Amino acid sequence: MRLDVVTIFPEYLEPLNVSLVGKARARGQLDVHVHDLREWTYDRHNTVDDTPYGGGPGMVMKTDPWGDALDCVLADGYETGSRTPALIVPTPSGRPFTQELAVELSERPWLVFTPARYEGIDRRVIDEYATRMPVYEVSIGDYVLAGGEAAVLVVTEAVARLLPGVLGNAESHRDDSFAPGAMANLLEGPVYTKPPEWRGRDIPEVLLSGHHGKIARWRRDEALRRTTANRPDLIERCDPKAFDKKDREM
Ligand SMILES: N#Cc1c(-c2ccc3ccn(Cc4ccncc4)c3c2)n[nH]c1N
Repeated sequence: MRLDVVTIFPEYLEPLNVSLVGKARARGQLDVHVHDLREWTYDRHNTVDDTPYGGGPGMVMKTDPWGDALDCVLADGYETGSRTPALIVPTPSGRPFTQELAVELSERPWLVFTPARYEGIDRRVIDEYATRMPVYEVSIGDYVLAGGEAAVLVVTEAVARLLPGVLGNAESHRDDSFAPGAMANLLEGPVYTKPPEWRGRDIPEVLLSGHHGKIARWRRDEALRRTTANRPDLIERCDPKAFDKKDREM
């Protein structure tokens, strides 16, 4: 997978050099290119913004720097063999970024991120590129950030961990919160590791029993408990038949 990011804060994307994404890059599983939008400005002040038509607070990011940058990034990708890009536009007014969308994006060969600042990008830029490729306008949550770079880090990590061979244990996806299957739409339950006793706190006995069926049922029940407490909205999405089937297997 190729990822391109166009931003006025390239240093914000330094975390893409470390940990899971950094290792995937080093192994050649991810090809990440971060571009400074100001390279496509030609005035003394490297201007990327201007006042909004119709008035109102703040500034709007100008068309030309984005158009020149995206044309250049796309041309480079095509020249080096990448195909079927998708534009990923972080925005507070976007569709919620979910695990389901992460799976969809992880199946694409090339993502081009356009994290904006100020009040956002002149709409005509998005409309222009929507004539050439799928555009995903996404929001990472119901709160307001000052720009889209944090969303690029979130989306990139959620997508990268789904790529084949990136997560050491392929099974790790199975019990992800929100992953498909009997635990679908359930939050993960608590996890424990050695030592067996810590500051007077023991490990739940069932986890030491070696009885895989009982352990699976306990984990499912804990997930249900946490989901009911923290995300009751997810409970109605659960498929009770999946539990019956799972109980028969346990
Ligand atoms: N994804 C995502 C986001 C953002 C977000 C993303 C991109 C930009 C670009 C500019 N801003 C600042 C701004 C613009 C308009 N209204 C309010 C704030 C952004 C915010 N905020 N909250 C989220 N969940």
